[in-house]
Order: sequence, then structure tokens, then C-alpha cells
Amino acid sequence: MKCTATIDTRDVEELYINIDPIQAGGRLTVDAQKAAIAYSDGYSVCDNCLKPFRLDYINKPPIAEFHRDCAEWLNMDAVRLVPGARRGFQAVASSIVEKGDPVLLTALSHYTEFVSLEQAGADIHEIPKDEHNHITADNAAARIEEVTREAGKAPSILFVEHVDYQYGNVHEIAEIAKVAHQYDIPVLLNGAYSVGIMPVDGKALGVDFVIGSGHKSMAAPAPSGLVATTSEYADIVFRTTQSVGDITGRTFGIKEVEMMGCTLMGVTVVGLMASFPAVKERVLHWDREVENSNRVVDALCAIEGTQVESDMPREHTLTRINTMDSFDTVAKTHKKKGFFLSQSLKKKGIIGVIPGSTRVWKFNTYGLNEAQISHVCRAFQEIARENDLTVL
Ligand SMILES: Cc1ncc(COP(=O)(O)O)c(C=O)c1O
Repeated sequence: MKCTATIDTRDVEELYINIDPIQAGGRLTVDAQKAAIAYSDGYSVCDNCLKPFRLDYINKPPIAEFHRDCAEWLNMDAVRLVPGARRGFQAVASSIVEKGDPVLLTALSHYTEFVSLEQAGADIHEIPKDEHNHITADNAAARIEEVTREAGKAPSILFVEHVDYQYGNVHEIAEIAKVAHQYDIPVLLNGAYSVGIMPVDGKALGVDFVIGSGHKSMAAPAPSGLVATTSEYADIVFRTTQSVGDITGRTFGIKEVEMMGCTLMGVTVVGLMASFPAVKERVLHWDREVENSNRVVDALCAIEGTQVESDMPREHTLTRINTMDSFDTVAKTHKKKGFFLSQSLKKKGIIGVIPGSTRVWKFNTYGLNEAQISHVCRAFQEIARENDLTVL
């Protein structure tokens, strides 16, 4: 049968400023693009897989060294690469959680966190958010007490988002981890919106697992991510296989069960590695990114009726904005309805706002330079004025 699917070249990044809430930290560096081409064959990194036969031991390209560097960078003891943050959640859940165990995640957890715990057969409970859309240590403590009372045993793990995907708020992780540890509950940090864009120190936060997403925040090809842990948990999460063939008597050496033997291959691993020097450098400039985020938010707030639903001032580049009393009032009579906003933005060279959204929506300014930030600020206000909204 003839395959009719064709892949068009994608020139979006060259032509437009992209403020899509989930894509900002995943854009590849030029080095990652070059590495992806050079290592495009499936088994390209496996040419020098010598004893011991496991991908994270390969020295050429320096994958083994990269694992060590990455652990040190996160101030954790061991790292493995995985195909996406979700596979990191899955590895931890399946090695720590027994079927029927109570577990805690939060009212701001991503669905992939739920799914990983569901797959492990967990009895899932949420920590509620407070009135400021924060997960707090007090709420975590109260929920641990409640769930322990109801289930007859303490939760076997607590998953918490460093920065949540709904508001882009930064949560009080060190305090939550301290509380959880008082009940001997290990803590998994979902760093999908932090690892690779802002400084993350696992030991300072006091967490037992750090999960990162390569394609979301580490300028890496999809699917990629990492799971980092402490020496206390490394042997559990990275346990090696005990399988023995009952006819052949075969054993499989040091292959790790949760990693399905070998970790990231080809384009994904070399892309992640090639961007790593730039990623390490860019997290040092997080203050500038936050400043830029606040500039755009301030420009939006100057449009009468606009409100920010995330923390103010912004501490992150992902922001949730409410334009029901500004852009949405235009949408009510505009011939293009709610699509006028994304279409007007596109005409001004900006993409990433979901077409049709004029009520509550999100954007991310990560990685934009000064000129692009100024242009985005100006564009929102011009669109407001063109549609007779008041700009203060
Ligand atoms: C907060 C959060 N956690 C986890 C994930 C899943 O990340 P990945 O695609 O790397 O598995 C996402 C993806 O959108 C997310 O927003």
C-alpha cells in the first residue's frame, strides 16, 4: 500500500514569535538541531555500546558523563533519561507504590501524574489548593492526616508540581517536603515547568525525586525527560532485572526494570545532550525571564478590564490571564467572534494563543528577547486600541 502522508517543512519559528504556553522551553538550540541530524538513525548512539551493555554507560557519545553531569546540576545523586516526564512519574510510581496504597497528588497535578499512579493501582487523593491557587504545606499536612486516618496507613508517595501548568505559580516545595518527611512519605517534584528553565536544586528543596521534561523545558526533541533521585532511592527506582528464562536459564545482567532495559536513544538523547550547555547557562538568567514576563503582564493589565489569575508579580513566564471584561467584550460583536484575537496577533507576527480564546487563556514569554517582548507588549495594546478598548 502506498503511504500518502507527507511532512511539510515547518517554518513557524522563523516567521513568528510563539507565546504558546507549553512550547516555550522546548524549542531546540541550533546545536540540538545539528545533533538530531547527525544522529538521525535509530541506533546511532549504540555503535559504541560496549560492556556493560546499557545505554547510560556509553562513553562515545559521552552519555555516561552526561548522566553524571545532569545529576550534579540538579544536586541529586543519580539520573536516568526517559521518554518524557510522564515516563519518569511512571518509573517512580511503579517501583514505590504497591497496589491499593494511598498516594497524594495535588489539585493542580497534570493528568499524566494521575495516570502513572492509576497504572500502579494506587488509591489516589488530592491536596486542595488554597484561595491563592497554591499548594501549601499546611494543606499537605492536613490531607496526609485525613488520608492516613481513612486508609489506615500513610500515603506511600506525594507528587507535587514545582510550577503548575494551570497558573504557572511556584509552590512552597521545601516546606511541603519537610512535612511529608515527618510522616516518612517520599516526595516527587514535577519539574516539567522548572528543570531546564529555572535553577532547581533537589537537595535544597528536600525532594526524593526530580522529574524533568526535555521537550517542554530542556530544549530537547520529544519525547524526552529525566528522572533524578537520591542514593536512598536509586537502587529501588533503578533496580536491575532478576528475570531468568526457565527453559534457557538466560539472565539479563544490569538491564533496569523501570527503564525497560535501556533509556533514551538516538535523536532524543543527543538532542538533550547538545542543548545541555545552553540550558545550564540559561537557567542562570531566570531573573531576566521573569522580568520580561512581568513586562508583558503589565502591558496586558493596562488594557482596562484585564485581570491576571496567576500570582502577581509574576515569578514565572507561564501566565493565566482573564480577558472576559476586555478582549471578550470585543468578541461578542466582532465578525470573527473570539477568533479575532489570535488572528490579529498572527497579523502582527505572534502565534500561540489558542484560536477562539478571549476569556481565560495562558501564554508563555520564555526565551523571547528584548525586542520581541516589546513587540508583544505593543501588539496587545494596539489590538486593544483598534477595537476601542481603553488602554490606561
Ligand atoms: C505540568 C506537567 N507535567 C507533566 C507533563 C507531561 O510531560 P511529558 O510530555 O514530558 O511527559 C506536562 C505536559 O504537558 C505538564 O504540563
